[in-house]
Amino acid sequence: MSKACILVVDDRPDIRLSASFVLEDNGYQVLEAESPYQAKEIIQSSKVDLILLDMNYSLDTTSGDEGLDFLSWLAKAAGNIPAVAMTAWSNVELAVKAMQLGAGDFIEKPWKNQRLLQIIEHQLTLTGLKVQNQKLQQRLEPEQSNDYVWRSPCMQELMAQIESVAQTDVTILLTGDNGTGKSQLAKYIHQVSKVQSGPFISVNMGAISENLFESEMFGHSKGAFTDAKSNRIGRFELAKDGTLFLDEIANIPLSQQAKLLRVLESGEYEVLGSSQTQQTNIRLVSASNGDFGKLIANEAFREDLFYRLNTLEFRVPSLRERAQDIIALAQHFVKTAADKYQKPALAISADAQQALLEYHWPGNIRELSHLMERAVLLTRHKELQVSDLHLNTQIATTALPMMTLEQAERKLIKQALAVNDNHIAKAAALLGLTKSSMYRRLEKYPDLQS
Ligand SMILES: Nc1ncnc2c1ncn2[C@@H]1O[C@H](COP(=O)(O)OP(=O)(O)OP(=O)(O)O)[C@@H](O)[C@H]1O
Repeated sequence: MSKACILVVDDRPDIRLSASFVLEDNGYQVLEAESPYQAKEIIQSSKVDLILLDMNYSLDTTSGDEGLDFLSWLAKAAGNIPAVAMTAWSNVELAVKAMQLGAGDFIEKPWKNQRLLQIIEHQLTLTGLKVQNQKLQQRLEPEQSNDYVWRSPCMQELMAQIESVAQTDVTILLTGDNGTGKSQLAKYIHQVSKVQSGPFISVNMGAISENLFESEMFGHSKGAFTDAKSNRIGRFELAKDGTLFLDEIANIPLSQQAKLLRVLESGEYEVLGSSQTQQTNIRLVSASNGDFGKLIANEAFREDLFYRLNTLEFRVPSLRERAQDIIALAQHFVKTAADKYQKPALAISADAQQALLEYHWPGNIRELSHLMERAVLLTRHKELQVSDLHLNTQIATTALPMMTLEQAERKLIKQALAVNDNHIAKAAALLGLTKSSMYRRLEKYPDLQS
């Protein structure tokens, strides 16, 4: 761990020197400033963990106003850095004022070294705990177990590609229809990445209002704007040493895209209300079901931002394209739901499996998971039946399940004949065929002619 850095702010060189001696002797790194002005410059350019602050800077002044002004500034500019006020031994009133303005503690001059070290250590521990606590509170998403299921050849290929790059810190964009599992895949990428022990922070970009964007992403300090009643840690900071997942990235308002681009390009950002520049340290994964080609052509999405996000782009196939995953996923969801509702293990009957395979899954895996959960809850059978699935057959009949062209042709001819009371000319017209080509096809399927 790097040593904590203490900034000693005092106009008297002898005080700075004696503080430096004792602090450096005890393993701290020390920076010195002879005025609040110089201290501000140092804070804006260097990483400071604690400030030891003299309250008076002009000869013969004891009001402490300069120190108090500095504390007000600090609360806004870098409220996360603790300050310890140095006061004359008799000036309790000033110590109280300093603490009201955000100083964590105070020490009377001349100090006892042991006492000084104790206060500093206490303040550093307290600040570390505060930040940790805030991070935990803001990590609203409960951790989920990541049972990621795949079997189909197209998913096997995708997963092999993902695994080959997951250990790098390359930026990944996941595209695909709603409910195909982009968010789940982002979590999976995190779990097999080299930052797996760090946090996984997911942000739904479509749910952040335009005026709160910066505060959400970069954080704000108390008083940065009217409603900023306390410090807030931004998502970039929360995701430090881990993965930041930006879901629905295409929904980010144009006005905010430049701000995100700047961070991605420079790796730097500022907490709202602070002028201190922060460095990002995250692995970025984003996802969208948007059509970036169209969005860029319509000037709704910046092309330069798109190229920053899609260093590697993976399209997650829809469930229709990965029929071999349907039963494996359905069984996984049945087991998960049975465990959740403490029901005995349930199999899926052959007929029900066939119905699942024939359905067209407009809502993809999300629809499958809801459907299986509902079936587990409501079934009275020992094995799930087609009737337990409540498939939306009205929509299903208007879309075709996967089958060979010959099977589809046979099915359509059968349907056309059925709705036209076996009148061949009318059925041919319905299918856009001439009567003779209809007869030619019927020769292939003699059983349909009865
Ligand atoms: N391969 C998988 N194995 C197991 N469960 C999955 C898999 N893929 C997705 N799921 C589950 O399906 C549901 C939908 O997945 P997810 O939210 O990741 O989709 P999405 O593509 O991000 O959706 P949207 O575009 O609407 O945000 C979730 O409950 C998720 O846990």
